[in-house]
Amino acid sequence: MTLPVNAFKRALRDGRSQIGIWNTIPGPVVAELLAGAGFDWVLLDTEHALTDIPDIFAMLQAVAAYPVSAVVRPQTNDTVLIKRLLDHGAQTLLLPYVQSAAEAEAAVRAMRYAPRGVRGVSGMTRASRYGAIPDYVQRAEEELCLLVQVETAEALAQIEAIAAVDGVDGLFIGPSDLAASMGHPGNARHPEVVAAIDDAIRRIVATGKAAGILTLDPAYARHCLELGTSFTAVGVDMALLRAAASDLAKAFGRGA
Ligand SMILES: O=C(O)C(=O)C[C@H](O)[C@@H](O)CO
Repeated sequence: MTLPVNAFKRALRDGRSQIGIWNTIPGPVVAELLAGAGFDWVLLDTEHALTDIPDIFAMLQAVAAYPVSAVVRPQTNDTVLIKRLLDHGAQTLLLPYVQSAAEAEAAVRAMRYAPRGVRGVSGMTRASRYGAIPDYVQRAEEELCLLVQVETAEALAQIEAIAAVDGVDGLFIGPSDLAASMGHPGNARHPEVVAAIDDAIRRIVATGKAAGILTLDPAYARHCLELGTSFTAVGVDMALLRAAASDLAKAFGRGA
């Protein structure tokens, strides 16, 4: 077998915009449903979701049957978590709360085998299709994609330094955490936060690395796309379910 191509990494490299959706409901059913919905990428979240590493294994299998890229978000920027997710076949990771170039460099080392990194080696993983990809260890890095979240005022100040780290493919702005860090918790649409995000997107694009964001507001998503975001998540499964359920209840005179 040959190493699976990372279509998401290639799309970012070639400047092809990727529209995504957030999967926070654990298990392969919703992951598969979203994978078939037509988006370019599905974010499998373990940071703010009940989803854990064994769930991710089945979710990656479910998504793999569809022409969509899986992006997995670990709980934190941790060498062991990164190793386990890569072993299960994740090829693109979105790491939360990366505050500095040093933290980004640590993440890159966790993604790479020695001598360029510290990723532990195992021959019997889904990543290497249980040994069926004979040059997996030599070539894995070519098809891995690392996205880091800049989501505090301190991290925004470090955009150029973080983007300069070899092995970082993209920087994602976390609007909710950024708003909180700027003293506007729960208000990512505060004018100061919006201005900071506009500036951050422009600066990330200027570095040549891919810029990403999540917003549930389609008009704001289009604004971010115009500024140059190339991986733009536009929905969250639970938010869609809640809105649809609430509308249905209202249609029958029920609900809040
Ligand atoms: O700060 C943010 O915004 C994000 O990082 C995205 C959230 O974590 C996501 O889970 C949506 O609530």
